[in-house]
Amino acid sequence: MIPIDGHPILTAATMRAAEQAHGNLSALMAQAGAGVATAARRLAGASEVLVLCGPGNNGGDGYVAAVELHVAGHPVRVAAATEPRTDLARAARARWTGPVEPLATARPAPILIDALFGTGLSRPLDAVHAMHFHRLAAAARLTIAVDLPSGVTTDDGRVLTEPPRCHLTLALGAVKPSHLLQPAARYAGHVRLIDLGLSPASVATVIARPAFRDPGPDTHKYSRGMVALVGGAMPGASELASIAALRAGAGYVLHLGDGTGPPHALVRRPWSAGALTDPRIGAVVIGPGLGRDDTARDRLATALASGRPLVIDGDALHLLDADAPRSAQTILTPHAGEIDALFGKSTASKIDRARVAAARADVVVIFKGPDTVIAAPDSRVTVSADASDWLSAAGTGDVLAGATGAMLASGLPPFEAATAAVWLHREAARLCGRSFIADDLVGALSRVR
Ligand SMILES: NC(=O)C1=CN([C@@H]2O[C@H](COP(=O)(O)OP(=O)(O)OC[C@H]3O[C@@H](n4cnc5c(N)ncnc54)[C@H](O)[C@@H]3O)[C@@H](O)[C@H]2O)[C@@H](O)CC1
Ligand SMILES: [K+]
Repeated sequence: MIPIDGHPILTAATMRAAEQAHGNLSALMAQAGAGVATAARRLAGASEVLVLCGPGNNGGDGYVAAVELHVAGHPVRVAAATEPRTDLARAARARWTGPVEPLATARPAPILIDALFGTGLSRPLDAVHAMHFHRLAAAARLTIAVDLPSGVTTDDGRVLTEPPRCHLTLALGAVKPSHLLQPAARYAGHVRLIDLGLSPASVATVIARPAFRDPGPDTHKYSRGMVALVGGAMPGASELASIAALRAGAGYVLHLGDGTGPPHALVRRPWSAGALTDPRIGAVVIGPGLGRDDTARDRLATALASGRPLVIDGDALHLLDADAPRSAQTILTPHAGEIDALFGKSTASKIDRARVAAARADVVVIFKGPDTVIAAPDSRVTVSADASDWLSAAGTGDVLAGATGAMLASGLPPFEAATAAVWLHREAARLCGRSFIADDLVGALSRVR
């Protein structure tokens, strides 16, 4: 049961390929079931466990876990709606010598293990089976999903049948997209990995604490990173982004636009056509509070022509031509509506959409939301899940844009800069607790770095 940070993300197909490459499926199931049993014993205390077993290999893992719990002397019962249908699951079922209760009449237990369906789920659950799954979960103190909560797809975060909210999901062999992507992810609860020694390769990973560029004895304000924020119609938003850039670690932040007041660390200058020619500028952030009028359009054109690394956010995304050639490293920070507007609507998974957008526009994309996907034009992807729901407030996107500018100006390549900023933003929100405002989030950035 290990934390998932930094681990590869595999789809159902790549998982099956890794399983085939390993060759010994029976050994994998034995390992998976033993891992589930160990985790359940650790969490159950002396409480009885009820294992719900489905017809496929996910159910097979459930039977193995039940046998392991029984052998360890732990009170355990098994319930199923149907007999197993795969050879492996049948073999696992044959080793369980206790009764198998019909799902419809199964008595609840304080600990429920959901081994109904995993990566093989292909359609909604039978409505009666789903009802009993919910009944048993509602009566349990702790619900543990094996591989995935039964009812969610593996690859794109969709929910085919709403499962109960599990407290813990044990990802077998690798993290899958639906452990991280909404709406499926909310049903998984805490996700922990059971290592099956498959060491699968993947260009998609779960976000992990980044390697920040910390200052050294020979660092000065410009080498730490100079960020220019292009202001516009609503200076409050670009100021918030500016202060976020400072708090995220930039050595010098220039706010180009109207507005007065603290902090004094922020250098303020009016916008001018030559404002971005200073060669020390390591990143330009444009979009927060920019507006969408002709002035905004001119400022965006100047920023795009400046050749400086760019973070394009908010209003600037509405004015951007996604297909224009790039003259500099660029990070876009769209939410779902902005992705639709820039790249067209699609039913593809959030990971695939971010990847396609990054390749098409030749940029790094931070596709924001309760799950945030960062994608590079070369197909690399990192996913940040579990963000605080309290981030759904005005100004939090401006904070992310500013922090991204700071990371880019610090010299990190765009994909790493975007990843570092998303991680900082998520951790700062965690530190803020509940009902915080974007200004609190800015303050918390320096405390999590
Ligand atoms: N890939 C791997 O490396 C490993 C996979 N293992 C387990 O194997 C699982 C995948 O096993 P399977 O491919 O057998 O798939 P599942 O166990 O998820 O079940 C799929 C079976 O149920 C049927 N089915 C799909 N949706 C249904 C529905 N709504 N109602 C009724 N029947 C439905 C399918 O036709 C198939 O027979 C993983 O999730 C994991 O738990 C582990 O045993 C160990 C290693
Ligand atoms: K399951």
